[in-house]
Amino acid sequence: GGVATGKSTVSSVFRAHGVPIIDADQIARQVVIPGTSTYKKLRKEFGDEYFDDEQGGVLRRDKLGKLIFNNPEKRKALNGITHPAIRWEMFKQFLTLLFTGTKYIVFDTPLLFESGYDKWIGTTIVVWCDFEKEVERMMKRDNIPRADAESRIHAQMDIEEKKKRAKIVLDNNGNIDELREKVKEVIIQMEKSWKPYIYRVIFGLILGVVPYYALKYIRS
Ligand SMILES: CC(C)(COP(=O)(O)OP(=O)(O)OC[C@H]1O[C@@H](n2cnc3c(N)ncnc32)[C@H](O)[C@@H]1O)[C@@H](O)C(=O)NCCC(=O)NCCS
Ligand SMILES: Nc1ncnc2c1ncn2[C@@H]1O[C@H](COP(=O)(O)OP(=O)(O)OP(=O)(O)O)[C@@H](O)[C@H]1O
Repeated sequence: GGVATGKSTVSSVFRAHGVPIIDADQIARQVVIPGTSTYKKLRKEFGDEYFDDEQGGVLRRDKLGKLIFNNPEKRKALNGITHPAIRWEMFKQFLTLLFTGTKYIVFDTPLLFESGYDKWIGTTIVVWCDFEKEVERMMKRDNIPRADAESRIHAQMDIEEKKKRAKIVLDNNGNIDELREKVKEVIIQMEKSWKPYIYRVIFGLILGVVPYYALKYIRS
């Protein structure tokens, strides 16, 4: 979904049902903590003014946000530095969760379709609301002016395009309880589905059989 359309709210319902969540926004914060290689690259690219040395050198998120949501070139530079680290961390979490026996995993990620990784996801869900509601919810939650909220929305793929690409579309123009009820219906569907087992077999074959034959080929 877009910014502040309700992704975290949707995730919280899955979490309450015991489904593990891989949260891209949370990982994006984790990979930029002072000392990491991503942090060092960011500091080199954007300069000291974007870091608060009085607070241990942490990234000034509001200042960087103001820059990148209004400047596609700078946004590209930021994505080029952060996204490989975010992807790698998400992949590691995914591999770890595969061994926990969970039937399926939720990837809570705002830029799924933009990144093209949607083709690797079994069931894609888009949560959306009208532009005006999205702006108002963001202004209220993040305490930001209208112009900032609008620029964040325009930094992402058009929601109509995301809706076209998604398997399940959740309308969040009503109240939060209505959204939660819709998610519960999705969870019932997922509990009945055989798809996660089929994906596991395919993934297991890729992980097990391909290296086996590769090794056999190398040895011969
Ligand atoms: C620019 C930053 C510092 C602003 O931080 P801030 O705390 O104000 O926002 P936060 O990280 O909570 O993001 C809020 C929402 O903004 C949107 N957003 C964030 N980064 C981007 C981006 N590069 N392009 C488009 N939308 C974005 C997402 O919908 C996200 O859910 C931060 O968003 C960031 O480091 N972005 C780059 C990493 C990224 O792409 N994160 C998105 C998840 S992969
Ligand atoms: N149906 C609703 N009615 C009113 N407020 C809502 C509704 N759904 C969500 N909200 C509120 O809107 C804000 C954004 O919701 P949420 O955090 O779930 O969105 P998000 O898509 O995860 O945001 P982000 O893109 O920033 O990660 C929150 O303050 C949430 O409480």
